[in-house]
Amino acid sequence: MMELSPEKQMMQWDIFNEMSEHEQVVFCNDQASGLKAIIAIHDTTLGPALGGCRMYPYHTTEDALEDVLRLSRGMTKKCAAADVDFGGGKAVIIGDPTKDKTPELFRAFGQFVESLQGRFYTGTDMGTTMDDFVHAMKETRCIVGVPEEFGGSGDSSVPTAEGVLNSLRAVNTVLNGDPSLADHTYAIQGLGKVGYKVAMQLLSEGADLYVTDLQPAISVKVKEQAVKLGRDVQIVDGDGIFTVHADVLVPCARGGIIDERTISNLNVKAIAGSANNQLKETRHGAMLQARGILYAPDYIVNGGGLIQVADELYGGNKARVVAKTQAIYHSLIEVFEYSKANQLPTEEAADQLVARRMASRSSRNSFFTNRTRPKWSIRQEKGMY
Ligand SMILES: NC(=O)C1=CN([C@@H]2O[C@H](COP(=O)(O)OP(=O)(O)OC[C@H]3O[C@@H](n4cnc5c(N)ncnc54)[C@H](O)[C@@H]3O)[C@@H](O)[C@H]2O)C=CC1
Ligand SMILES: O=C(O)CCC(=O)C(=O)O
Repeated sequence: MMELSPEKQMMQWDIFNEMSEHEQVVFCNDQASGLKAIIAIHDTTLGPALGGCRMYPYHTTEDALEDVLRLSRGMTKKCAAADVDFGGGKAVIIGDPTKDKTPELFRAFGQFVESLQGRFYTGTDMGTTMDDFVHAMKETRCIVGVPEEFGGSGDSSVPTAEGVLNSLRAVNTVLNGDPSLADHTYAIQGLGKVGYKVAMQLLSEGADLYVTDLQPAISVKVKEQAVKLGRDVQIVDGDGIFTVHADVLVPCARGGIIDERTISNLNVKAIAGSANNQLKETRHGAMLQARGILYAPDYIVNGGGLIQVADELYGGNKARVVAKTQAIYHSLIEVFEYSKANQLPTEEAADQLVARRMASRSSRNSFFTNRTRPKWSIRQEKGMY
């Protein structure tokens, strides 16, 4: 076949090829506030799409598109794995969360969410906080996970962190025959809303840490807390976190970090963290398996936040959320056992279990429209979706 020139290849770029698995992609542009955002709805078989909104200074629109497509695809699997009645979606806002946030920007974002009339519910993710969505919810009811005083279920990073800790217990059960988190060393990348809480709990349960964050002050804060608890924290620079000798690597920042380079340098027995899409490509799961490194599939590990915001659909109940977040331990054990029995990399094992659940449900639900699914009324207001 004749090879195409780079110019011709560019001309052949087609958004429908990029989003071939997705139902809908919405580009949001508001000149007045400077909002540039993309909402991606992957699959609404199980219900309307749900997924947080990330804010990040993407270099190019293509980078942002690639991220939102990957993240929303992951949400479909995450919803099925956590057994919640939502489908996969996600949003990204192109901008620097430390400089570009304004109330107007989030209100404009809320208006775009509203325009989808209940096909997409959203809340926090990397780079955004509950307070940002208090502005967005002035424009739409399709916001989840705002503070309790605003009618939401509160900070979803709390159950996400709980889910990570339960996952580490499952990993330790497999590695050591004992779920205890104490007396092991964990290497944490990212000390934000989730990673900081995980770090604090690990220290209080008697663990030692290696930590890294783009903002050095957070690492210093963790080290200071460790001193008070008599534990050891080593601060590592950048990608050094992928080479330290620890029991478990806990990625709690960006995705795509597990690739040939990191795998060949890793000095850990397992990986379990909150970051979405940790494996750069599916084949990297097989490479981890070949190296004998136990990988806990991210979309099961980090399901706690989703479990909490999805629970708002039923009125929000903390005990129910805690119980479902504890069940992450058992979901992972099931995946590890299935992976071992079928000699599959753990992510592929999880994908097979999720595909079974999707198949069993798809005969009841299909493409979500608010007209045919009036049960989706999170805010319980008459006439709303
Ligand atoms: N917040 C939640 O409930 C959930 C979060 N996640 C995922 O977990 C991850 C963390 O989320 P949050 O804690 O909410 O985000 P966050 O924005 O609060 O914190 C992320 C932290 O990672 C740091 N960071 C970013 N890139 C880094 C790098 N290359 N090296 C070291 N540190 C780096 C940032 O400085 C920040 O402190 C994200 O991938 C997110 O998608 C997944 C499910 C739910
Ligand atoms: O945690 C949230 O607020 C929503 C769920 C989500 O976006 C995620 O799990 O990545």
